[in-house]
Amino acid sequence: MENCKDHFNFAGGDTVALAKKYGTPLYVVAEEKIMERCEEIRETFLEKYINTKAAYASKAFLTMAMCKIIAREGLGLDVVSGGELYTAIKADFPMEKVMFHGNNKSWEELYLAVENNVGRIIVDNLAELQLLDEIARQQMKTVKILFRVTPGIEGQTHEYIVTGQKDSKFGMPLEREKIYDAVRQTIESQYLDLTGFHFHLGSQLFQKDIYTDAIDVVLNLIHDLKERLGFKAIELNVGGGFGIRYTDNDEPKPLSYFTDAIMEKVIEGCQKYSITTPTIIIEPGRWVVGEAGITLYTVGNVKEIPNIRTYASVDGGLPDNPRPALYRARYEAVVANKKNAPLSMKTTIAGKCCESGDILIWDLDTPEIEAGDILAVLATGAYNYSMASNYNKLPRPAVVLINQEGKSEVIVQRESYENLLERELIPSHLSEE
Ligand SMILES: Cc1ncc(COP(=O)(O)O)c(C=O)c1O
Ligand SMILES: N[C@@H](CCCC[NH3+])C(=O)O
Repeated sequence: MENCKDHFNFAGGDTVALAKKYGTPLYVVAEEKIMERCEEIRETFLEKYINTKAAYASKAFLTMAMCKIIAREGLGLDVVSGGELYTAIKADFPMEKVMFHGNNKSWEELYLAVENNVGRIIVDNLAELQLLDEIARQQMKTVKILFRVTPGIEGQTHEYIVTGQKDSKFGMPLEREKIYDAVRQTIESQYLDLTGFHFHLGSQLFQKDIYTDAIDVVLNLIHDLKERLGFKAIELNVGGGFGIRYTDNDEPKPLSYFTDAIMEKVIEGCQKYSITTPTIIIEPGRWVVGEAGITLYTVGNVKEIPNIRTYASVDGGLPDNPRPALYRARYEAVVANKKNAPLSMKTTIAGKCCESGDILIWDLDTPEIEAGDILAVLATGAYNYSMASNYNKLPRPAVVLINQEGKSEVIVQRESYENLLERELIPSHLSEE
């Protein structure tokens, strides 16, 4: 593949050539960029501090190929549904490194997890505890669990992606008596082995203080449990949520900004509360893969409303990236075939859905834009493919992986119209004779 100097290059791949070869819209994911993040996790966290673990939060972007990369990089995997777990099983991901989350896990999902010897189940509530105890007894297996608690700490991010506050659907509020009861149940259970606690404060976060505040709250709980019940927590999972750069408004921090503060607080807190330092687990999703992905579109209709705005519509939009509509998320983009052309106008990038809110980017600085241009929207690696839908019966794009040598390979095929109808049935009274 020949690189043209006026074309936007991503991870060694000429994006215009990629668009031509695979069609658009197209998700492009760079293996090397994922590996760089994994290396940073190893160097600045796992190798720097003893008794630490990291799991990739697969909800951000999950395919079997991604499971293979994460396994090879030595991280664990956080899954939140039977479907995510099934993907990990099919990719032969080491099950002892899987953590299973979720605020409403079904009997079937828990059964599948226990059957496959998932490493940790993060129990969200007492009903789940009961269910899991029964399932573990049925299968005569000891299941290692953590309790998810809500430390009552609020992160500064979009209201739909904060999770650590008391008024949250996730986890157990820190009401001592209720937690004591839950811990007693696990002590009495022959099949449940409670190793510790989990919290997750939210997503796209940039402040370390909220992590350290939450750690203090949970270490205090661990201390009380030791005093009250003689229970020793040996693991503390502090979640993910580390923010990335989408636009110039974001000021991303290196992982160590968070993890050094986390570890410092853990060491200090364990001394303060006279408790043994637990193993500390982090589970970033967006931070691992967000900046490793871009989406390529072809520009179609360009509509200029004099003195108001110019809209350029692309061949995807809300179904492949619902984040602008859901969270008013902001993105940057480049016209990939005119990389060196002067930015002479403001263009609003519209999706092709029947939905006025389907605007990917407002007032983007672009060169003269015209039908046939290739647009590369940046930092779409997380929560794009994984949140994609078929709204307006648009087939989902293919996903192409650029490997370390800059070579591209399809890891998810583009959906066809046939795929869209695969599971549809016409009842006999509506079928023609
Ligand atoms: C329990 C849990 N862990 C990890 C994550 C990963 O979050 P992020 O992608 O922001 O790192 C999430 C999502 O917010 C989550 O709910
Ligand atoms: N889907 C959200 C993140 C949710 C994190 C999972 N609890 C986003 O795109 O920002």
